Amino acid sequence: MTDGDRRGRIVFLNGTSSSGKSSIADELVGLLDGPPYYRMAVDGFLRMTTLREEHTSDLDAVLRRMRAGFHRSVAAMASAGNDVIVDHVLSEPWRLADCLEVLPGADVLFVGVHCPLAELERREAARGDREAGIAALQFGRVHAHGLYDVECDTGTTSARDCALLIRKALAEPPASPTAFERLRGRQAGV
Ligand SMILES: Nc1ncnc2c1ncn2[C@@H]1O[C@H](COP(=O)(O)OP(=O)(O)OP(=O)(O)O)[C@@H](O)[C@H]1O
Repeated sequence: MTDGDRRGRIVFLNGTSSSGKSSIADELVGLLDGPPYYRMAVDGFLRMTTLREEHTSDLDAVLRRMRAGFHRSVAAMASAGNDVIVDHVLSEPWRLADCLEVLPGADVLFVGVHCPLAELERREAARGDREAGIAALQFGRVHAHGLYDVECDTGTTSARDCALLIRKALAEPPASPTAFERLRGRQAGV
């Protein structure tokens, strides 16, 4: 049974590894009032699985199915009236295309989490738990679609100030059309 009238809001954070998505989500948890938000990240799905790389002959297909399932899980939570904070890396065109297909575009606040490459590489090395070069590989890809409702640069802005920008945008009526709706229209050629 769902609360049929309530549509969940989706704050969709997109950026490379080490760009600061989780840090912004941490800040949002302390800043957002009202109904609860649920944090959903692909990393969380990787922690749920029995997947072992050495046991999988077609890792790409397995990960693609997992990500497609992640997108649909976000859609399911929102369709039941839950607010969601999504942490994702749209480094392949199909990931965005799939999100545009399954998520309710009018309810998505699409947030571009930017950071200069040199700073990403510095963070990556300092973290020690991220493979060197991942951020550089993703850098030219994740923002290739070039359209957001909110954008922040974590190279110059603290995670808290980025979260405050997002809270301000959530307090205003959603843009019409939203970035997701415009991107979906672009994809459909309208
Ligand atoms: N606005 C910021 N200013 C300075 N440092 C930051 C900022 N945001 C995050 N960092 C630092 O960058 C590193 C990566 O941050 P975070 O885990 O939030 O990134 P992420 O995008 O979620 O990464 P991943 O996708 O790899 O999990 C952390 O060491 C964090 O302290």
